[in-house]
Amino acid sequence: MVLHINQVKKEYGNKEALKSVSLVIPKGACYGLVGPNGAGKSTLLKIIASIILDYEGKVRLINLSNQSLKQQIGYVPQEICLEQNLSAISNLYFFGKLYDLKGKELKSRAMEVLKEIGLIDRAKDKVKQFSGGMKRRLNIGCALMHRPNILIMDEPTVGIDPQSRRYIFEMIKQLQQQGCTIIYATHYMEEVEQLCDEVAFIDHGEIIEQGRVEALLQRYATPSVFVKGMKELPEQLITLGDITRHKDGYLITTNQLIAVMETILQHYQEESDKLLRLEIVRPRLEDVFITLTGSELRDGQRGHV
Ligand SMILES: Nc1ncnc2c1ncn2[C@@H]1O[C@H](COP(=O)(O)OP(=O)(O)OP(=O)(O)O)[C@@H](O)[C@H]1O
Repeated sequence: MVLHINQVKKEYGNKEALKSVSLVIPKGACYGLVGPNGAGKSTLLKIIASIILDYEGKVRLINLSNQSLKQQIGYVPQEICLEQNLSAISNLYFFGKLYDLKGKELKSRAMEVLKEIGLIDRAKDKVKQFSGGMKRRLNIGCALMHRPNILIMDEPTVGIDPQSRRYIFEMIKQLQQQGCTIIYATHYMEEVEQLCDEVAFIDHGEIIEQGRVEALLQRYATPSVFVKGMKELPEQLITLGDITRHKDGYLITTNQLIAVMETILQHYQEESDKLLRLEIVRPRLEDVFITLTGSELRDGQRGHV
């Protein structure tokens, strides 16, 4: 199974929210969709989930199943979508019934999901008594009731405690092990680094780059060497990389890691200089985004340079 998104365009009145977006999402991937506020992430996810129907282009699921796209997709919206005055289990029943589950099957599936989301002890408690993290977990549970092959998650960790965030990450890893494909929108780069195999960067309604996380890091981001404690740096370093002050030391951004390390160690031995720390700093996805757009993506608050 592969999900093909082909030249998808969407306008809200005069506002062009998506400008010819094309993506291929392979089976079993955890696929990150990253971009700042207003980039078009939610619009694209709603189109994939068949919530928005008036758009141009094509979304096709290529597989052998005869289930509809709707049956195969679970959608976790950005906003909590639960009935606050009902219990956790009643909310799960409600969403299960929307997907034609009934009787014993509905009940046993709701119990299974309650276990998966870690809320079995709170099954009969009303949602309004839940913490933000518990509501988020239940929100995800509702999308899992019909055992979707593809789970779409729109910023599922916004405003939750670290424990619930860890819980959600564990759930995602387990779902992926069971063969579920995850599409995960976020503006937290570190979440993509932790969870996703592939990522697409979206900005102003356009995909600006996509690919495997490791490949993008190699292509667009340069590693650095951090050195601390030396009285002075060896002069040759200037020819090997860019040197900046960083946390009481120096950061040498370079494509010649070995040469930089050797030069520093040689200087340390020959000049009997001090050395408190010497380490390689792996590039981050944030660096890739900066290379591509010229600006940072932090909590969605950024301006173009
Ligand atoms: N129902 C709507 N009517 C009009 N404009 C809309 C509507 N929904 C979204 N937009 C606009 O379309 C653009 C893309 O919005 P979208 O919600 O898809 O972005 P996003 O990347 O999900 O942002 P966020 O991270 O803030 O949720 C934005 O400019 C937004 O203001």
